[in-house]
Amino acid sequence: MRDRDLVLSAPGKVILHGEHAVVHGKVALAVALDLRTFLRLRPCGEGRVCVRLPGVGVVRSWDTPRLQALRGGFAADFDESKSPSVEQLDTLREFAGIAAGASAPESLATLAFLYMCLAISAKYGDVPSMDILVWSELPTGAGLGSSAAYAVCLAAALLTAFGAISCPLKEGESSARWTEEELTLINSWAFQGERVIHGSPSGVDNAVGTWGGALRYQSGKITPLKRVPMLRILLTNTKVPRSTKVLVAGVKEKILKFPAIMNPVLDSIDAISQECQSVLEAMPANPSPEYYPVLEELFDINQHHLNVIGVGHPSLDRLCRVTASHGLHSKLTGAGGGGCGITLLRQDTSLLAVEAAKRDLCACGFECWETNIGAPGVTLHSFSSLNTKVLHALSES
Ligand SMILES: Nc1ncnc2c1ncn2[C@@H]1O[C@H](COP(=O)(O)OP(=O)(O)O)[C@@H](O)[C@H]1O
Ligand SMILES: C[C@@](O)(CCOP(=O)(O)O)CC(=O)O
Ligand SMILES: [Mg+2]
Repeated sequence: MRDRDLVLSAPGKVILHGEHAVVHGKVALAVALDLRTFLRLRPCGEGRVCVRLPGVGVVRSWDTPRLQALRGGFAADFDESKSPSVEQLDTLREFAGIAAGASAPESLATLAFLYMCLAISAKYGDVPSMDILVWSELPTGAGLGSSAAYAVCLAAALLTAFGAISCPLKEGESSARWTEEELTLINSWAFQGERVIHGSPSGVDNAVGTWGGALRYQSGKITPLKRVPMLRILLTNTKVPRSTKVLVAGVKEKILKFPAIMNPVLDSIDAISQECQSVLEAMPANPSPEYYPVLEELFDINQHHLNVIGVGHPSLDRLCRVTASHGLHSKLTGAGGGGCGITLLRQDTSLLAVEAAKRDLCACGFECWETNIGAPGVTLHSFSSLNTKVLHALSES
């Protein structure tokens, strides 16, 4: 265990195409967002693990001997390639006083932490005394991959604290990243955290949180996009709360009920992702207008498909109508059912036009902002390199 604080961060993501279909083996295209989750891990000498998650209202602490005892009963079963078992999660729920089936953000976040901490400990050694604080720029439960950013941060911090991976940040450096091999390990443990939170995630969100940039994802295969043009995207948060776990389960139910109807829709979403990939890879860095009509039409078609598979919401319909009245095309992103939508802006969409669309979206009670995509994946930081807002959030003790 290091004797100094660790500070690291992982980005949220935007799924351009393929949400939900990717859970069923289809292609998704996803990009890292310039909004991040930060984690500070501070060694402490009191035989306790303290976890503070202000985003979901969690302040918990446990004695390390109690955690160790709990881990003892699980050790043989913990492995990053296996799904958390029902029995393991039940035992952790009972330990943490979480009701069976509880799906409140604080319950899932606590459960994910306990699972990852004990599973990593079972493999790499005793639980050290530590104080963990997580703070995020991402809205929680809005489709921007906050669960994955949280899981990636936990995986990277715990693996580093347990000595399973190196701490690549050298004295005097402002930031550093891990090797490919270490990132692969971080990604596989983050996937376990996502499994605790989502039930049956595809793994696309934790892959983007780990590697960043823009990638194609299918059944665990991660391929960075060959070339990503400067895409301008307007993000709108309808602020309608929803749970990815519930939405993913709903889609599965629909597929089981109407396989002959739903499977062709998933195939069509797969084809949309592939078509979008070819267009993106053919676009020059500063794209001319001719590329946009196809991208816009793909957004429209996919938004209809997502409604068909049952993950739309009246707030998202409204978002699409408002942006259409400004000649702009939108679709939901992430699990849907509320949460965020993305609107494609052309390279030459004027500031005035964007401002007018934003004004109308805000008048619906939505929040929106233009965003940069292709941010770096999980990163270690020196304290001095953090901006004041992050520094302030992580300095609270
Ligand atoms: N900053 C955070 N701190 C602790 N837990 C978090 C944080 N962000 C997200 N989570 C966990 O992730 C869950 C939200 O995940 P999910 O429903 O997949 O939505 P999304 O990933 O789109 O934000 C929350 O209920 C919480 O358990
Ligand atoms: C719906 C899904 O495709 C993306 C979910 O993203 P989010 O949790 O809503 O950010 C699920 C998954 O890929 O695991
Ligand atoms: Mg999520």
